[in-house]
Amino acid sequence: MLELRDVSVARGGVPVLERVSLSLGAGEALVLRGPNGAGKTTLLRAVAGLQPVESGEIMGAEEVAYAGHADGLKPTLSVAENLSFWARVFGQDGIEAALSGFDLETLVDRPAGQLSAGQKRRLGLARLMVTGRRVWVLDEPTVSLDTASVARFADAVRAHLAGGGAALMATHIDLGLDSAVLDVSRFRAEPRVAASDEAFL
Ligand SMILES: Nc1ncnc2c1ncn2[C@@H]1O[C@H](COP(=O)(O)OP(=O)(O)OP(=O)(O)O)[C@@H](O)[C@H]1O
Repeated sequence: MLELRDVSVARGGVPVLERVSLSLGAGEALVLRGPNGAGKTTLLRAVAGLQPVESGEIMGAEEVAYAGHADGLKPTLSVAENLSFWARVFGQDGIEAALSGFDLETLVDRPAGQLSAGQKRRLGLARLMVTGRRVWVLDEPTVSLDTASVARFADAVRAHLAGGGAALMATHIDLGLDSAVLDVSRFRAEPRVAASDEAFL
């Protein structure tokens, strides 16, 4: 469903990770771990097509729905309008499951710009459910969520996996999913050094 072969990524021209290979099949989840700055976001952005890879191949990117640090909401549109907008963009219809999955029914008419941080995050994650995409790529999805919302999110991921989807995510918290874990530190790129001492002559 998603496969990375020897993918190397850089940020701001600086190599971050080298030769990452992984694969995700239907029903599978993989959690990326690693210390701050290890390269989790950089790798997820590359999988989402937001930045080019230095080398290697990513297969299955056309099935990816991405939720990153920014929620990507239109502040003047209501909760329902935001979801309907994204559903149309992805050629889907029906936003009810997304609304109930993230406990947004009482907020349908509220402009997204007037939501709390956690409510915005719930709406940002609910967007995934109206994309119809099979591979969810998530960067720290639980930031700003309270305990009940984290549990709802974990349920949504579980349902997505049970329906034949897959999920690749960076998260520091245990969601109680039956997921594999990959520490990206082992792919850390060696810093580029000056070509030779001649550079200093
Ligand atoms: N816009 C940028 N320009 C240049 N370098 C960047 C940029 N954003 C991040 N970096 C650097 O790229 C490296 C990888 O950062 P990245 O955000 O992928 O790490 P991360 O594993 O997601 O970290 P965290 O757990 O803190 O979110 C870090 O050294 C970081 O300082």
